[in-house]
Amino acid sequence: MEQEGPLFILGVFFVLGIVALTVVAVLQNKPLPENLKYGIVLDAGSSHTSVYIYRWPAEKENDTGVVQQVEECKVEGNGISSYHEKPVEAGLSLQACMNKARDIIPVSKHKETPVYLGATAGMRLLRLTNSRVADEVLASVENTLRSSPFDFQGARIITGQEEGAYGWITINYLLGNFIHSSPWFNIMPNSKEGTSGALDLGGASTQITFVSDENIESQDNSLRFRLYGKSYNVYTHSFLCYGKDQALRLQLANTMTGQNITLLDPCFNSGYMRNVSTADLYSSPCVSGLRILTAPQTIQIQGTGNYQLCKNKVQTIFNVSHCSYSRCSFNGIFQPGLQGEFGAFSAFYFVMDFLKLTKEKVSLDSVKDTVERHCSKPWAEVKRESGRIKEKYLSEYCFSGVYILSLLDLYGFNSSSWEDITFLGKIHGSDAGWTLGYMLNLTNMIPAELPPSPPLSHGGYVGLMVFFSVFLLFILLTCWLTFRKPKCLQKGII
Ligand SMILES: Nc1ccn([C@@H]2O[C@H](COP(=O)(O)OP(=O)(O)OP(=O)(O)O)[C@@H](O)[C@H]2O)c(=O)n1
Ligand SMILES: [Ca+2]
Repeated sequence: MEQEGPLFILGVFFVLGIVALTVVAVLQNKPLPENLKYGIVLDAGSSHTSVYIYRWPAEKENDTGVVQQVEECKVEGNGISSYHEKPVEAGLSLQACMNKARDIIPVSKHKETPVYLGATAGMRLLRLTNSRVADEVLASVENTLRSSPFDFQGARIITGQEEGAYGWITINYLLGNFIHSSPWFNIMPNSKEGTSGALDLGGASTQITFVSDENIESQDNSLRFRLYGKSYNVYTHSFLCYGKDQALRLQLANTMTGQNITLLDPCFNSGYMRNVSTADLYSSPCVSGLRILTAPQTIQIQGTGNYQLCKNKVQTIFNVSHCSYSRCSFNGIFQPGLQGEFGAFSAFYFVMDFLKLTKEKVSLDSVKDTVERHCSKPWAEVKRESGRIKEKYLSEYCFSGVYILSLLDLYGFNSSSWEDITFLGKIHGSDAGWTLGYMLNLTNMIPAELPPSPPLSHGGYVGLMVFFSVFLLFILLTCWLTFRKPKCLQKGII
């Protein structure tokens, strides 16, 4: 009994020591209160402008998947390129959304919040038509953004290559495809985990971007990235004039005649009518070469709603007769074989979402059936069923559905690879699109090499500490029971 006293006290101290060690470990490694940073990107698209506000914890800047979209403010009216006759008003149109950003971002962060504006295909086309006016529009939006309380970083027309690349970065960042397990637990550090290709369908251009193991035969389509310690060989192409709205113009221009005032169009639902000014139709550089000088000033489109005839008509806008590479998608543009999964967003998503084809994987045949059924519906029925949707969008879903099927077919998607496409609007609350990737790149938030990080997460560290403490306690108890058997146990044995 005299010998057990000091041993018992030693045991108590040992237990106290373990408890103290665990408490210190937990407190010392408690995450610091979050210091949040903000960033704003304006997506000045051909059909509309959206202001995106992003937020992320400053300490985790170089981690993947930490930047979140907190707001998307849709600017009233059309895209900035539509202000070509009154450039000054382009800047004014942004004011309401910039005021909203002021309200959302805490005042103390305004000065340090970067603002970027990237204009896409609408402005690329305006620059082709009249570069002076395009500069005036840019100067106007720049004025508005400079007068905001934020840290204005520039307004520019991004290239189609950038648009494709940043869209690809955005979706793979949001899907968590860049960083995987901690290097300590990565059994196969050289294994190549998959990335997802990106398909973006805008109003004036469309982009296809994916990792390819093949030789990229044309330099313009080749991107090489090193992100988080891994190299990526990426194929990208942006087809100017093959966004949904410009493709529709091309399709109309291809069937224009010199005389007829009415144009029967199988890509619109029967009973639908629309007047089109030919001056407006030919104002785009995408179709100006197709101008028929004798065309009437205004034509009236009358829908006939026929999927097969629409498909035949849509196919006339693609040129598949020449290719100077080993393989091409269309218009003589090189494209390697499709590889991996694909995320399809913007109009790919809007149209498929309208047709209720995004929730689960639907076979290519059922998609074709659905588009065919939609095209054959009379316009009155379409309006009755979906009257809330903007008439411009609603009236074009038959054309858009057929266009998307034709485009994806030319990219090489067939019945089996169709299953590799996911139509997505948002990923974990952030919109799929080029803006996030653009900001991540300009704020240097994607490191080329894997940033040094503790091998264990905070939770993992605390968990291990507790586990080993309990383990030590167990050993101590076992030793004590083995070498200094308490009386009660000794009795039991005898
Ligand atoms: N609910 C919606 C929203 C948009 N659209 C159409 O989808 C197309 C693409 O829209 P968006 O991705 O916003 O194009 P932009 O970014 O404006 O164009 P771009 O990228 O070519 O500059 C446009 O024709 C638009 O009319 C649609 O059909 N349904
Ligand atoms: Ca766009």
